[in-house]
Amino acid sequence: MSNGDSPDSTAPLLAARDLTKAHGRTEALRGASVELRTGEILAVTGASGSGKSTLLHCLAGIVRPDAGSVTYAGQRLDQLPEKRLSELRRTDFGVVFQFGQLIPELTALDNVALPLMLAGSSRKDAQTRAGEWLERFGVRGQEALRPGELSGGQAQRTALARALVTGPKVVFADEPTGALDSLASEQVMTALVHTARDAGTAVLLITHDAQVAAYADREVRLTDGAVAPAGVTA
Ligand SMILES: Nc1ncnc2c1ncn2[C@@H]1O[C@H](COP(=O)(O)OP(=O)(O)OP(=O)(O)O)[C@@H](O)[C@H]1O
Repeated sequence: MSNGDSPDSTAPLLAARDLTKAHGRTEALRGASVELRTGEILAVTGASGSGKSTLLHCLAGIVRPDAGSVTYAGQRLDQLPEKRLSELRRTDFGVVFQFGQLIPELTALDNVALPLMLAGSSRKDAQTRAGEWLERFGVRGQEALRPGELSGGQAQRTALARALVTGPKVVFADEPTGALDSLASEQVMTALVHTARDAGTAVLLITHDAQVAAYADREVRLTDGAVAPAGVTA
């Protein structure tokens, strides 16, 4: 169906090709390639130290690879100047880490309102939208609490609301349930998957947990800094 004049709807939204990255003498990535399509939920699994977080950092434009390319919506992320890169991270990407990394001094509401205010919304508008998002993630009645007063699950759902409130195209989630029990983990994953599906947001999800990976559309496994061929699980 595609012709030379229309954009290629089958092109991946985000693609890493042959990435290498060393931390000192440790080669964290050794020729890793991976693709993420619009709206796709992709799980990246692999043993501890296999390079999952380093891959996520390269794809999210947080770290530059030593070699290889990262292409996002047709542009080479690994070659963008830092100013453009941080702008793009703010507008198009959301991130969630294992320990939500909410700002401890701010209430749950203000943590979620902050990215909207950084993008130019007034405090009042930002707080109204933040409240709606917290409600969506089942953090109701806790808006005025600070992160230290929230349960682990509530804090992670607040972190998800913060990552999604600006309507990013991609959410990068690095072990978002790693510190949670199985019930809280299920609630966090259900909230993430429902919201991402509704909004057409792609998710790159790093996890050790097969039950968490099962929420994804597809799984790739990293072994020693490279993606194992499909079907290889060792
Ligand atoms: N900042 C750093 N400095 C030095 N070595 C690092 C750094 N970050 C990662 N590494 C090393 O690079 C390798 C890959 O690390 P990475 O965190 O990407 O793996 P991972 O698969 O995410 O591991 P885990 O599941 O344990 O979080 C490991 O050997 C790690 O020790």
